[in-house]
Amino acid sequence: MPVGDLREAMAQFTLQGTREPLIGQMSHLSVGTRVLGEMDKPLISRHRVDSDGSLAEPPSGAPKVGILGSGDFARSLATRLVGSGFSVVVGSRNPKRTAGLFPSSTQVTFQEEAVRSPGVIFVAVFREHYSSLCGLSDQLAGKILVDVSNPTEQEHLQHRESNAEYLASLFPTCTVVKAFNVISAWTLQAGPRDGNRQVPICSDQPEAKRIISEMVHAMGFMPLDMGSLASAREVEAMPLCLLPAWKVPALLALGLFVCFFAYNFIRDVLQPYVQEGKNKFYKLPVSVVNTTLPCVAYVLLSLVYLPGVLAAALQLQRGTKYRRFPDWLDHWLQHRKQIGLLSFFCATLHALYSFCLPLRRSHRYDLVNLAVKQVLTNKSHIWVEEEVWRMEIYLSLGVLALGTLSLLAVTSLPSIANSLNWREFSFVQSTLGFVALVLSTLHTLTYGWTRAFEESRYKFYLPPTFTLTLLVPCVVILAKGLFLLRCFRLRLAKIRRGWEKDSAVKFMLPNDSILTEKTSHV
Ligand SMILES: NC(=O)C1=CN([C@@H]2O[C@H](COP(=O)(O)OP(=O)(O)OC[C@H]3O[C@@H](n4cnc5c(N)ncnc54)[C@H](OP(=O)(O)O)[C@@H]3O)[C@@H](O)[C@H]2O)C=CC1
Ligand SMILES: [Fe+3]
Repeated sequence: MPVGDLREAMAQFTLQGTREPLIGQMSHLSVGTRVLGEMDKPLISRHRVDSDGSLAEPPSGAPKVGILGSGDFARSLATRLVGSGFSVVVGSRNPKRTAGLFPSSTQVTFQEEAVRSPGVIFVAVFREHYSSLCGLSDQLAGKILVDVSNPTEQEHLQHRESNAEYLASLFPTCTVVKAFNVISAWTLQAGPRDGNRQVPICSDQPEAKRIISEMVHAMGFMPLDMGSLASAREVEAMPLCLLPAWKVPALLALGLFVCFFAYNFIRDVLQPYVQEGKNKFYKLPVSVVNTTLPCVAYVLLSLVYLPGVLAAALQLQRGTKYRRFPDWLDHWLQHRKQIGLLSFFCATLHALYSFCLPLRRSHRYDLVNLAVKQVLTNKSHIWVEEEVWRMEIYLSLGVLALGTLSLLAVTSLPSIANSLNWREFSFVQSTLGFVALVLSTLHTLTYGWTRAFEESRYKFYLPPTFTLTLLVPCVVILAKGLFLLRCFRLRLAKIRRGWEKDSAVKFMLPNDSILTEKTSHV
């Protein structure tokens, strides 16, 4: 179909007033907008362009879209719509005041006038003002209303029905579509970017949903069908979420930090103060933090691999992979990436803090005092070979562990992960990740050296912190080693290829009773 004919069809559609024919015509628009979307650029380039990059005048016969409201969102929406080849008419309570803020090709007029001809009208107004639009009911009858609104967290809790459902209840003769609420005015104006392209859409009217989906496409975004208008509440909750996948991992990291910080505070600051009268509170900002961070990083890293070990143990015990894991284990498995990245973050901070340790004034005083002590006791050359080696190996293992962890972090970026095949990704995340855990364990062990066996290290009878951190990682490493044993390895491999310990073969008998034959493969 030539583009000219399509434009004509779309222009006709915009003049429709009643519901039934409107829906019929809308399919023309949907096809038309798709074609327009695909031919977006050539269409635009043939027309005069404003200084802000939007069209100074819409292409003749461009489908007409209405916007109610002249705020931030309405302005960005108008700019993007005009740039995508639509003709836009804005309905304002005070068009004189707002006209200058829109692209010059946009028609800014009174609300009654603006809603007269377009079949699709965006309601860029806050929920509390929906009722002020009720006077337009007659003109709006049979049209598609696009609800773009976002409730505040309080409003979301307060109202049982979504904003879109509320709008639909105020305008029963209209078809309400929920869309664009997840896109900020800024994104709309700047244009779609990689990470923020999806536009969830829902409506009770599939045809209307399809038309808006085509518009979303034409504007450079990706429509995501969320079903009926009953899903609007869920769609409206989306922008209210604050990094949902990170909540539990971040709380876990914070919890571990608080616990280890308190433990180190008791051992390194409180104990010398109470038992020896020494004021070591200066250690709180750097030293205690730097003793805490590696503990958190190390335990978090082991918690990335622990759920895999538990899942394997569960599969071995059940003798099948076809039974669901408990919910907590399922969630844990899904959050491994975030836990791993937080571990990397803490390890990096630990490295930076360690670099800063010699810069502290307290460290310089300690060095000078040690030198003076040496002079006074007439010692000229202090060199403990074992300590020197311990430190060299300890530092080297730490650097290697951090380097391996950074590889894991880099490959978890979507752009890098997408460039790896499944085997490469699994090698980096699983094998190299485990190597990082082993290197971190060796780093911790060389740090601890013989300290776990020295009585003076047990302050307030509390064991050194590193001994506590070793607990979970050692369990993970031992379990991983155990699964490498031939008997476990082969059985696990068989289970993961679909083998089951007890498989039930069921036969349907003519009288509908079921005969189950148990076959054991053990
Ligand atoms: N800003 C953003 O980034 C985003 C906004 N949204 C949603 O878009 C909608 C508009 O937001 P935004 O543009 O930021 O808000 P603004 O306050 O900037 O604009 C709201 C507009 O509503 C119009 N309006 C119509 N009737 C009334 C009334 N009775 N009282 C007051 N104003 C009225 C006004 O236009 P006039 O005076 O010309 O009639 C006003 O400009 C909201 O529902 C919001 O949740 C959604 C996603 C992102
Ligand atoms: Fe360290």
